Amino acid sequence: MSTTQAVYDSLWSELADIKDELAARDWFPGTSGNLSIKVSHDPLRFLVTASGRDKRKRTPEDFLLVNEQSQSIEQTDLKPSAETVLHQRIYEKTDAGCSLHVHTISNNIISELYAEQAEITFQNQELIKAFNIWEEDGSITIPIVPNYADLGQLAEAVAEQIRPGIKGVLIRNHGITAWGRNGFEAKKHLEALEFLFEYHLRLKQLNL
Ligand SMILES: CSCCC(=O)C(=O)COP(=O)(O)O
Ligand SMILES: [Zn+2]
Repeated sequence: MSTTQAVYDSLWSELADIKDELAARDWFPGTSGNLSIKVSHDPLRFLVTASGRDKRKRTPEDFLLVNEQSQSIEQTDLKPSAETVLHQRIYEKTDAGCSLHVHTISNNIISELYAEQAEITFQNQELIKAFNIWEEDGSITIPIVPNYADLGQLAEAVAEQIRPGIKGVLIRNHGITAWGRNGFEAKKHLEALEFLFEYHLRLKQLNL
């Protein structure tokens, strides 16, 4: 087996394992969600989930390889995720090696509650250390963009929000896309964001 094939296989199983873990959290309702992992930077190549499939199932047809224009470069009947261009723009604008998109009730409610402010900021939370923020008064901000039906427009809206310190963007009443330098870090960021959303909503429910 060539080194390139071994790297490809290893990235495939890493993404499949992440998909299984997020599925165990029930973060792919109704075939929603898409995941990707970068295979090469120049030229850009990444594995992305096939569109419209049940991401809870693990099959040999879960991912396909796409190029810098989000087009499949394999002979396949599978279609890349409809939202592949969001992953593409994240790889173009950041040092991300993995990008994860999930729809959860918590991320949808937060995106609706704070849509007018177009962002939500968390402070005084231990878990923001997951973003390598160690200052006592440190904070993390998550931008919120409109859920444009045109996916090119949506991808641009997400890309426009990317600046140092941003590790995820909420899409109003849709979901979140979070990323990291590799699969481990992307999952850590996503889990930490979902924790912060759930905490915030539960605290609000207590009317404190
Ligand atoms: C039924 S979910 C609507 C599409 C979506 O938002 C999503 O995340 C899944 O789309 P994909 O093409 O990646 O399956
Ligand atoms: Zn989506």
